[in-house]
Amino acid sequence: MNIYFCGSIRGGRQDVNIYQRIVKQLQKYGKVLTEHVSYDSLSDKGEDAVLNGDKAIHDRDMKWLMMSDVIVAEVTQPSLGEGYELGRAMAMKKRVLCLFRPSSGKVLSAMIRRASSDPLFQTQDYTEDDVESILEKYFDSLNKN
Ligand SMILES: O=c1[nH]c(=O)n([C@H]2C[C@H](O)[C@@H](COP(=O)(O)O)O2)cc1CO
Repeated sequence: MNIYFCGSIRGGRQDVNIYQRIVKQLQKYGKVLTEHVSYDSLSDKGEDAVLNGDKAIHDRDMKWLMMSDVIVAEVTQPSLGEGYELGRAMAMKKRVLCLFRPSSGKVLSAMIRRASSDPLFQTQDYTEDDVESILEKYFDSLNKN
């Protein structure tokens, strides 16, 4: 199974430790195409510009998004790139799980919360302690369907 993980990069790297826990857990279920999102070494400047810079990042990520079977997004730290990826994933009719931590004191965008009336697009509130068990439940239920 190809898994696309979305997390904030230029939107701010405050939650990188939780991204690492999520990616580690996701690797039990399949190949995480966007493992780099969880790297400590990646700053809020983004990946080093390769030859085509941002265009190469965008085109590579859209190719990975298309190849993915499921998208998991940690959406607590707001990120324009994540919002874009999630909109594109919805348009591709991909299965999406968004994870949000209310304990952050933030209020999740209505554009993400509302989308959960679509059964393919789920948004779930969680606490940091529960992250692995939430993912386990979600992937268990996928395997049963
Ligand atoms: O360097 C990058 N590499 C990359 O893969 N992305 C993708 C993956 C992330 O889920 C998302 C983060 O967007 P943003 O940088 O706007 O927070 O965009 C984004 C950037 C920088 O915008």
